Formats: sequence, C-alpha cells, structure tokens
Amino acid sequence: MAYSVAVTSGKGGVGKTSIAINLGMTLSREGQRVCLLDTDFGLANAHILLGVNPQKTISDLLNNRATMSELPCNGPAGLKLVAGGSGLTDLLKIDENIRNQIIRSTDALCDNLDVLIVDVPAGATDSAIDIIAAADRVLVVLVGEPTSFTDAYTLIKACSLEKNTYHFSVVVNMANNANHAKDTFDRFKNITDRFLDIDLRFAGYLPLSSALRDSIVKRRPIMSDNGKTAETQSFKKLALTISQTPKNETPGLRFLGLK
Ligand SMILES: Nc1ncnc2c1ncn2[C@@H]1O[C@H](COP(=O)(O)OP(=O)(O)OP(=O)(O)O)[C@@H](O)[C@H]1O
Repeated sequence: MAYSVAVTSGKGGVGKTSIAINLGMTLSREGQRVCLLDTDFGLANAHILLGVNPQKTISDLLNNRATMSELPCNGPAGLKLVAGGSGLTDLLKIDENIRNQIIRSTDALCDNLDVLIVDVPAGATDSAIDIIAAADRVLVVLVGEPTSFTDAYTLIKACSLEKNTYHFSVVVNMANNANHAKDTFDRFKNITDRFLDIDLRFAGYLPLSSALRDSIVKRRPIMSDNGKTAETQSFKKLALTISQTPKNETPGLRFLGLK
C-alpha cells in the first residue's frame, strides 16, 4: 500500500532536502514508484538540487493552470518531483485552506505511486505541523548541535501536543561515525523521553561527507551513482528502516488519502 514520509528538521540547513532527495532516489532504484513533493513554498529548492527544470510547479495548481496529476516531472533514477513554487507571493498565500487543498490533491497520485516523500519547510510553523500530521511516517533530520536539538524538540513537541502525532524516526546527519550518530540520538531521546509521550526511533545516519556536499554544488545527487560508498550504503539502510517503521494513523486530512 502506498505511504507518505514527511522529511523535516525544525532547524534549517541541516541536510533535510539532501536526505529527502537521496532517500527518494534510493527507494526508486529499488523499484518503488516514488514522488518527492517540495512543500517549501516560496523557497523551494529540491529541483535545483536534483538538477531538473520543472515546467509546472505547485503555483500552477494553486492558480488553476494545472491539476496535481500534471505536475510530477522526471528526476534522476526514476524519481518524480512535484516542485514547489518560488517567490514571495507563493510563500505568503499558503494559508490553511491552501495547505488542505494541496494535501487533498495528492489523492490524484495514488494510482501511480508507492511512496510520496514530502520535503517540509524548516521551523515549527503551523504549515510544517499540518503537513507532518498528514503524513504516515515522519523522518526528523538531526545534527549534533544544540540549536538542532532545540528546534527538533520544539517541532516534535508541537506535532505531538497539537496533532497527536506519535511515531517519529530520527536520522542523524553529518555524523563522524556510527557511534557518534547513536550517541547523538541517545542524547536527544533522553530529552524527549523525559517530557513527551512519543515513540522516537533511530532510523540511521549519514556521515559528514565532502562527496555529499560536492553533489549539491554539482547538482548531481549522490544516489545518481549506484556505487558501494559509505553514503549509498547509509541511504539503503535508511530506506529499509523507514519502510518498516510504524505509521501514524491520526484522524484528519492525509496525503494519498485514497490509498
Ligand atoms: N552529510 C553531509 N555532509 C556534508 N555536507 C552536507 C551533508 N548533508 C548536507 N550537507 C550540506 O549542507 C547544506 C544544507 O543542505 P540542505 O540544503 O539539504 O539542507 P536543508 O536542511 O534542506 O536546508 P534548508 O532549510 O535551507 O532547506 C548543503 O550545502 C549540503 O551540501
């Protein structure tokens, strides 16, 4: 059955979009039909990192120039992309009704999709919380810095208290090694266990990697190559873990609602 994964972080600049893209390409390489939905409206950049030039974006949906089924464009490794709009006007007009319209419109993708990956805007905003609540699985990108901890905690707390979102997975990015990643996760989980009634799981880690950083500059995602590097192995493990984590089944509007 098709499922949705919200990739989020709280803090910006921690590698959320890089991970969303490469996770999508990994699942696609494994034979899943995957679409990435960039909901970072106004500041959308997934298409830039993927090196594609979409003809239509979410803006066209909101302006009745296109339906959701017409938006996915072809990215590398078979990954599809629904690009967010760009520009301040797009950013300003995303109120609750528009968010709901976008979430509902993904019903049209159900027949042709196994996984919808949603790149969530940074910050514990109403927009981010609503988008996360509509996804089956939530992947939080964490780095071992106090500001990442604080912002991820604030976001998770808001999702839990306001929307009853219960299951969260964490991927530690820019880790020195596996032990460092697990230690970072354990320190974060100690905090959430003390104050929140949630299920928080370790989903994997990505090493601090010049290859990953360079892939962004070159606009050629690391999963474009199917070699056996530490990064590709990490993404394969992450994809497997995510596909096996429990789903949130909170009532209300959901991505791929007709699945
Ligand atoms: N594992 C990593 N090793 C080294 N650099 C990384 C790694 N992951 C991400 N980066 C770099 O960090 C920067 C931010 O990445 P990215 O744009 O994916 O973050 P983001 O959280 O989506 O940011 P934003 O909030 O601005 O959308 C990029 O320059 C990227 O190359």
